[in-house]
Amino acid sequence: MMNSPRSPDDRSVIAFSDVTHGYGGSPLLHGVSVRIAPGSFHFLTGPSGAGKTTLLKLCYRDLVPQQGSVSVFGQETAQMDRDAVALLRRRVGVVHQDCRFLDHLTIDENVALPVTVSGRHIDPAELGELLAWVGLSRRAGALPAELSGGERQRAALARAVITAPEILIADEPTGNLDWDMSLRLLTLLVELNRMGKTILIATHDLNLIRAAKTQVSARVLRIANRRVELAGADL
Ligand SMILES: Nc1ncnc2c1ncn2[C@@H]1O[C@H](COP(=O)(O)OP(=O)(O)OP(=O)(O)O)[C@@H](O)[C@H]1O
Repeated sequence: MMNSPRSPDDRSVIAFSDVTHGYGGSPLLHGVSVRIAPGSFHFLTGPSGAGKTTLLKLCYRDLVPQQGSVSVFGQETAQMDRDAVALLRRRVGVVHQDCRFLDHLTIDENVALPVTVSGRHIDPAELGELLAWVGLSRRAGALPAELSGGERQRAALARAVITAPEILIADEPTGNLDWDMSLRLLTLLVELNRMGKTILIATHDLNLIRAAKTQVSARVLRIANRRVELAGADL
């Protein structure tokens, strides 16, 4: 898991090799090497401001590392051209921390957007199935402003998986949710993992991690002292 990402048997879908990154001043991440295996379930924890969102952004090439390399699906993100980045964005679904929507579009239109934005057709039955999966069938025609926090998070998850990504990244997906809604969202993430998707979730919520560990074999990565370590089983 934390070995060199360049070993011959490297099957990792995400590999950080000696990554250093920051925003001026001392770097947030220093000499970080991490590997994420396909089909695995990882949490990413660490104090507020430690660099969790930054690490996630490096994974979906919102950022490229200042030093070292990040490879996703075996390709170094810094070397990707526009087409490769577009393909990466389809293969990596992201639920952002603030899960923004286009306010004038209905929820089903927002969820379909990653497909329709490029002029592709969306099968209404498939869209309906996806909305049913996240429990939003009856809210399909609502506007984003009319949704509760839990409904917004589930809509954001549906939007993140509509392109059938192989990796799902979620940044504090249960940040503003009550415990029941957090568990409901966790169930959806576990289901995705059982379908074979690689899951990476940044969270502060240790109870969520404990709940997940009763359902899947989840590993916990912790950012501490500008490095990423594998947390022990004591969580
Ligand atoms: N674009 C940016 N320019 C300058 N500083 C930034 C930028 N993005 C993040 N930072 C700073 O980098 C630090 C780490 O931010 P990041 O969002 O990665 O942390 P985090 O661990 O996700 O925090 P939280 O748990 O509070 O969401 C913070 O101090 C933040 O203010």
